[in-house]
Amino acid sequence: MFSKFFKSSVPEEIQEKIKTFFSQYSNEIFSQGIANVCQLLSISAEKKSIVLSISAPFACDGALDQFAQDLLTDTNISVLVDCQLNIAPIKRHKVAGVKNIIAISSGKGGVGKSTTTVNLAYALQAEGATVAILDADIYGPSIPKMLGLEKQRVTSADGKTMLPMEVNDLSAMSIGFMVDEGDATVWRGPMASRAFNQMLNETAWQDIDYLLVDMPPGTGDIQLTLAQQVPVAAAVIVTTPQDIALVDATKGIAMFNKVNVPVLGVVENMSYHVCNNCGEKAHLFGQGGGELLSKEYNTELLGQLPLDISICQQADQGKSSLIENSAGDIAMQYRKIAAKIAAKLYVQRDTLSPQSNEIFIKQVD
Ligand SMILES: Nc1ncnc2c1ncn2[C@@H]1O[C@H](COP(=O)(O)OP(=O)(O)OP(=O)(O)O)[C@@H](O)[C@H]1O
Repeated sequence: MFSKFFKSSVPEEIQEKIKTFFSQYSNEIFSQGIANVCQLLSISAEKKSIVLSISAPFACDGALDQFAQDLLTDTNISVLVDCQLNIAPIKRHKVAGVKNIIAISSGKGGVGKSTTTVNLAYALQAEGATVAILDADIYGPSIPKMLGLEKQRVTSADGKTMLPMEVNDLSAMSIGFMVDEGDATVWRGPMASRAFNQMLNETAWQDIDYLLVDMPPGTGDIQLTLAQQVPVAAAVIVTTPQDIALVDATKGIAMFNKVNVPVLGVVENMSYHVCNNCGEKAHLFGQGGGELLSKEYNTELLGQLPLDISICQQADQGKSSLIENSAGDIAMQYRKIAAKIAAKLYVQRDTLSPQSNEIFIKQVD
């Protein structure tokens, strides 16, 4: 587990303490122990700091910060962590330039799926990964607006592939970059499906660790076709706590189960509202639904996000809490969910996302 050579002037005794702490450490993200997923490559002294070089297989900068904080509390040793991300593709596929594809889905429309997709993309980025979004909502693409890229048009450098749009180091592709608003709404299923395939396979994605696919709302034919067509490593379901949204979310989970795509968990959006004046939490749309749903379907409640005016305003203005204030309260909530998604995707490799070229197709009853 440890590198053979620790060429540094860090005293042996301190190195031993760090190695011992590392070998025994776990937290919410490294639930199986950090030493089982990450590699401690070196302990070196740089200027006045001790630098730990750690290689990690999924986006986890926040959890590594937590590790450094806990090391300080426990041993009084202050370190800087230099993380070398080495994210591996979980499922083999032919989409060039992309390692892992994650579908973000909701059974019901309007629960905040696109908003959550954008913020989780920025959150994964804040955790250290290179991220892209593919807007699969052919009939109502909202990603261009949410990224502040309205009215932008795709270009091509080689006449064969499309260049993804770039904003704040995030790459994105959407039908909204290809045709005028409303034009795609008259397309029939096969045409929409072809357009989606083109966006997925003919975009010049560059070294993307996680491609988040913002799925169209619902669990109808289009959604099923997409779930079957895309070599998705895993899916995340977004819901609100309302009964009606939860019922639709169960259909979403069932759909992915039927096409053999593992569901990493459920994100409960607009879960509560914190009063600006008294700070009290009000559960406007009910309470406990997401938890119940995840228990019933044996999946995880990845997080509960507030109903917050800033989330709504920023989405409308093409901004994100993660960009405006990446260490703020809301940003940290998104980052925690993002890190859980990255960790779960890695941990369930081989068992739930088999390394297969084939896409398992089964008719949903
Ligand atoms: N946590 C939140 N707090 C406040 N407003 C939110 C939150 N999440 C989403 N919204 C707002 O709710 C509205 C719907 O969000 P969004 O478009 O992301 O939903 P959706 O599920 O993707 O919808 P669609 O069914 O059209 O795909 C938007 O105005 C968005 O800004």
